[in-house]
Amino acid sequence: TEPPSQGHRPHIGTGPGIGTGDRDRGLGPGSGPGPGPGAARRPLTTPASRSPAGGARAPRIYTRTGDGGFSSTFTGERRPKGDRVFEALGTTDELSSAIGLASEFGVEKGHAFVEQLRKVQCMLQDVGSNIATPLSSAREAHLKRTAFSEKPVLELEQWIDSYSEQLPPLRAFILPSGGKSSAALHFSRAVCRRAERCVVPLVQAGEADPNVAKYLNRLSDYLFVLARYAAMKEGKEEKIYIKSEQ
Ligand SMILES: Nc1ncnc2c1ncn2[C@@H]1O[C@H](COP(=O)(O)OP(=O)(O)OP(=O)(O)O)[C@@H](O)[C@H]1O
Repeated sequence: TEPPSQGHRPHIGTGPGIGTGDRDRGLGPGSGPGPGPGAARRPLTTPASRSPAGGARAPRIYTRTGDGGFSSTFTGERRPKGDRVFEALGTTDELSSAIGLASEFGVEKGHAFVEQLRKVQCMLQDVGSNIATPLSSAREAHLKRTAFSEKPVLELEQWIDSYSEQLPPLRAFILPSGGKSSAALHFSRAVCRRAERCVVPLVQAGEADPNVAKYLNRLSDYLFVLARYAAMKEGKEEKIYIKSEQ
């Protein structure tokens, strides 16, 4: 049995935590959603991964099965890549990438919150897993592997409260600014809100768990206070909105 981190088909830079349908690889231990981009990769055993002489080649990350503009959900459905499930998955992936960049800026400044951001990126893999498992085609085993609870929402709330207590009160609209860490966190916040807009219709259609939408809603608040906190810690000025003379 493979460890869960190797249990899904390779997908670099695509949907977090999702794999192709179990149609291709069976649903069992280590075969479902799990760590996505950057995780260890299972060698493909399709003909594409064999050399002409029949010897094993280095595994390829592409199968070409998506070239026609269709891809698979975790439940094995083939859907057009323009489907809202892939839109939501792709946006969640963008969000994690934006947070990754903010986190790297944070590392340069020695911010302790980078550990929280790493945790958030892991949660976003689970967000992707839930999105990639539309309830309409999910079986019990799919649901068990991709459930998303309220616990991470509550943890975000604790983090938000603790930063908020340390911040100066808001007296004006803040513009995305305040140094590189802060500005990158504001950018992440904006991507987060777009991810939320993609997920809400799925939740309203009963296709994704309401806790996923809650998590993204809370995450944008967390990213907002964290952006302000980063600016404060670095002694950087937060630019504010000034109404121009018209
Ligand atoms: N453009 C996309 N945006 C968001 N998610 C995607 C996109 N394309 C595929 N996915 C999701 O990410 C998973 C892995 O992506 P991958 O690129 O391997 O899929 P593919 O395009 O169907 O296959 P291949 O690249 O091997 O032809 C897919 O199973 C699907 O759930």
